[in-house]
Amino acid sequence: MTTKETASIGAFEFLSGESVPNFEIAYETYGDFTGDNAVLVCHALTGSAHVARRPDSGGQTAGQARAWWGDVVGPGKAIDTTEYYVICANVPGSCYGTTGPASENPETGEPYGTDYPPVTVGDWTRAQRRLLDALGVGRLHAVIGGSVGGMNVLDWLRRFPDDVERAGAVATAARLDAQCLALDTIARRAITGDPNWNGGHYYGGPGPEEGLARARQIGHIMYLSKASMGRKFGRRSAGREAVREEPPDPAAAFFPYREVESYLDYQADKFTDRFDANSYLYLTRAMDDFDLAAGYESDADALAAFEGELLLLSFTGDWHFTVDQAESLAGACREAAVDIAHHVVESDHGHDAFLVEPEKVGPPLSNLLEEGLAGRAITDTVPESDEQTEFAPVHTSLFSE
Ligand SMILES: CC(=O)SCCNC(=O)CCNC(=O)[C@H](O)C(C)(C)COP(=O)(O)OP(=O)(O)OC[C@H]1O[C@@H](n2cnc3c(N)ncnc32)[C@H](O)[C@@H]1OP(=O)(O)O
Ligand SMILES: N[C@@H](CCO)C(=O)O
Repeated sequence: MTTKETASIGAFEFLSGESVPNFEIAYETYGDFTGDNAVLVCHALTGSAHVARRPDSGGQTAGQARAWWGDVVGPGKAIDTTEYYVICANVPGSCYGTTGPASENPETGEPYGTDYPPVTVGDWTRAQRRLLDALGVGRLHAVIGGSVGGMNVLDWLRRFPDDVERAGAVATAARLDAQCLALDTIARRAITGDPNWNGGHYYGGPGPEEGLARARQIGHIMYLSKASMGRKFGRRSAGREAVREEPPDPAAAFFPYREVESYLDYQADKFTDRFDANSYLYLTRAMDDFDLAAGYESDADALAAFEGELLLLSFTGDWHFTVDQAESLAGACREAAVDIAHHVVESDHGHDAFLVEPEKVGPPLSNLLEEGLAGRAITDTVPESDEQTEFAPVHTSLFSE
């Protein structure tokens, strides 16, 4: 059975201390709950609760064109919804049905805009816990998520360690590095510098679409790799018939409109149709703020209370969340005696490999759910012999080969 619902959980107090009354959480469930088969899937930055294809929606949902992990989650897929009761909830601060900046503030009758409380990854976890309570789900068989959704998974392990049996943290890290923080900062400034942003109170008028487009283009580059960009576009011109998003200035008109530029314009256009600029500000801040060790002595200390199994998946072409960062987290887990495997996936797709390579992501996740870390598709950077394995070099920087 699949369900697409909104749960009203009453007042929700954020970790900042601010509260929102009548908080609503948009969620979808797939499969039947048997008491011990619940799997919570945490979405990435601009994802929604629509993780898998639904028979009643033809795969479509408002604002988000397709199920974002439709080849990984579903009947007979790696996260098999004929076996597991899969729950995915839109996070606080987003714009896909959960109360967010674009929702109406009951005190004013207007959208919250930037009066919405600052939101953190911890708030996402706490809201998910409230939703699960409302659904009658206690302990999770597993919590799985990618990118900032993987940070959400790590937060579950430090905040509610007894509530999780198995965890899959995919393409993620204990914290962002300075290069990614820098790019997120510029992306946010593109939004707040757009005159239509209007301090965040733009609803009902023209929105900061230009700023949001630039922000997404910066973000999108972070999700690709040098290899994937070279393969997709090289230095090719998009051709005379290509439609430029903006009329070029007179000097630029002399030079080619390249495929890479056309692609970024196309992606930005699709994104501004589907996402809210304030949500982009709130959610990137939540991601930037996340630090697993915050409030603890170390990453190891933060995870020490977790007694289940943790699978880390990282991708060799990902410079947003690198193999090295995942390996450092794996080291912290080993120090804390957490039962862990760090499975490194060979890929030149960049960060979004976890979305576009289901054939590589699926088998280890399926094993995790079925057998735990002993599954045959799961490898570890520390094999039984305790020797360090070799893994391919990663693109450690946006600017270096
Ligand atoms: C939780 C979440 O994941 S959030 C939701 C999903 N993620 C995102 O939206 C992140 C941003 N998007 C992406 O990273 C990617 O587009 C993905 C992951 C969704 C899909 O990746 P891929 O399958 O490799 O598709 P790709 O990035 O090549 O984009 C293909 C699109 O670009 C278009 N395109 C490709 N080259 C060009 C070009 N030179 N000029 C203009 N458009 C182009 C294609 O026509 C295609 O259009 P369509 O989406 O309307 O069919
Ligand atoms: N493509 C992802 C990026 C973060 O993983 C998203 O838009 O959510």
